[in-house]
Amino acid sequence: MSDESRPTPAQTPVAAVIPAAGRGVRLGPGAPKALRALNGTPMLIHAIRALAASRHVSLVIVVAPPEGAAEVKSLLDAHALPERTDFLVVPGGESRQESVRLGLEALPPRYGIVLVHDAARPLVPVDTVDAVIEAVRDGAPAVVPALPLADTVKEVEPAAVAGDPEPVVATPERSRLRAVQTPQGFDRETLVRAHESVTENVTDDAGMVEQLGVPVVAVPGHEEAFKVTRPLDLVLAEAVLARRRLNDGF
Ligand SMILES: Nc1ccn([C@@H]2O[C@H](COP(=O)(O)OP(=O)(O)OP(=O)(O)O)[C@@H](O)[C@H]2O)c(=O)n1
Ligand SMILES: C[C@](O)(CO)[C@H](O)COP(=O)(O)O
Repeated sequence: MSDESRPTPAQTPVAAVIPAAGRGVRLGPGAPKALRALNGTPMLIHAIRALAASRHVSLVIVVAPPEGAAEVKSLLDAHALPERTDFLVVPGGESRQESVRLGLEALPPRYGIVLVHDAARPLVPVDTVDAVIEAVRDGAPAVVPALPLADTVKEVEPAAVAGDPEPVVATPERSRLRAVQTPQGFDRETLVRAHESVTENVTDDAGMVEQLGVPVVAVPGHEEAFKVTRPLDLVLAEAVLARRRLNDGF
C-alpha cells in the first residue's frame, strides 16, 4: 500500500474478536458460559453490544463453541444489534489462545487495529473500549485495561494436592501490580505475529506480545469489566444490570 492510500491512525478500521468458545467449567454445569443468560439475554449478546457500542468498531468476529456456530448465528439474528457493525461467526478451538487465533484468521485485510475481548466480560463500559482504541491509535502496539489490586498478593509454591498448605515464597509490592482485563487492543501485525510465533501457554494476548519483546501499556480499566467466572459473578453481573436499568430510568 502506498503512503497516500494508507489510512491515518484515526481512520484505521477497528475490528473486535470475541472468544466465546469456552465451556465455563468454573461456573458449574449448564450450557457453554457465553450462551448462559444474564437478565434473560445471553452473556455473549451483552458482550457483543458492549463492543459494538463503540462507534470505532466496525466488525465483530465471534468465536463460537466448536459445535455451536450455527446456534450463535441464530442468536445474533434474533437479537437487536447495531446496523453499522458487521458480524462474522467462526468456530473456536480447545484453548482460548487457539480460539483467538481462529478469529484472527477470519479477519479481512482492511482492519489494522484489533481488539480481543472475552465474552465472559459482558459489561465492559464503552468508555473503556474507546480508551483502549485511542491508546492504540496514539501509537501503542499493545494496550491492556487494568486496575490496581485490593488484595495483597503472595507467590506460593503450589501444593501437589489441592487444599494442602502452600509455602509462601514472595510478596510482590502491591502498588506495582495490576489486574488485567479485556478488551486488549493491538496493532494487527503485532498480534498476528505473536499468535504465529508464541507457542507457550499464556493467559492473555498481551502476554504473547510481551514474549516478542514488544512493549505493552496499561490504561485504566473499569470495575464493571470484571470476568464472569464463578457463580457469585453471575449475581454481581445481574446486580450491575439492575443498577444500570435504575440509572437509565426504565
Ligand atoms: N477454548 C476456549 C476457552 C475459552 N474461550 C473464551 O475465553 C474467554 C475467557 O475464558 P474463561 O473465562 O476462562 O472461560 P472458560 O474457558 O469458558 O471458563 P472455564 O475455565 O471456567 O471453563 C471466554 O469468553 C471463553 O469463552 C474460548 O473462546 N475458547
Ligand atoms: C484474558 C484475561 O481475561 C485477562 O485477565 C484472562 O487472562 C483470561 O483468563 P482465563 O483463565 O482464560 O479466564
